[in-house]
Amino acid sequence: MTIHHDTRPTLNLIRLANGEGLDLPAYESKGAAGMDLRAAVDEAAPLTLLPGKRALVPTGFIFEIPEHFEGQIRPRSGLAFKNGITCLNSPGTVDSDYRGEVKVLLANLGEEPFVISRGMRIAQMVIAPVTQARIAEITEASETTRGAGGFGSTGV
Ligand SMILES: O=c1ccn([C@H]2C[C@H](O)[C@@H](COP(=O)(O)OP(=O)(O)OP(=O)(O)O)O2)c(=O)[nH]1
Ligand SMILES: [Mg+2]
Repeated sequence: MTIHHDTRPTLNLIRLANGEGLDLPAYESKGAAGMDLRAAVDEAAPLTLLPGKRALVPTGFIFEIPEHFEGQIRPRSGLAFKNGITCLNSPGTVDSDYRGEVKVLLANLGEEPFVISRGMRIAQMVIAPVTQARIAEITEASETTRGAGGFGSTGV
């Protein structure tokens, strides 16, 4: 008999008043990298995002991202392709010590107004490991073959 231990980190969610009745963020397929986030806008007042505009859309939850991880908020490709909807600060960063409501900064790069209704899956969040570096100031950079070459220095 094989015993499979669940080694996944736990993501604790705290539902806020505006998240009442919303489905939990969820992975929509077995191997999905991101869990879809839903819009916690007022049922009676959908949000219309005009072309060229941006809006901070609430998710209705506080996420306790486990220590040594981050939440990366990314656009959904379907909304981006069909409607020009993206996350302006993509990938958005949710820190493990953040205890406010997670919000999604959507921008409409399309040509039509886009209506965001309550419960709509507006973006996805990937939980990713984070390494914090020790920061040390030094006076000279070590030598390498590349040196200061960058920004296309190796050709296209
Ligand atoms: O798309 C996002 C990006 C950020 N945040 C929250 C969680 C994150 O931990 C906090 C701060 O984000 P960030 O560090 O990107 O913003 P900042 O402009 O540097 O603000 P701060 O000075 O608060 O760090 O805001 C979101 O809810 N959604
Ligand atoms: Mg910051």
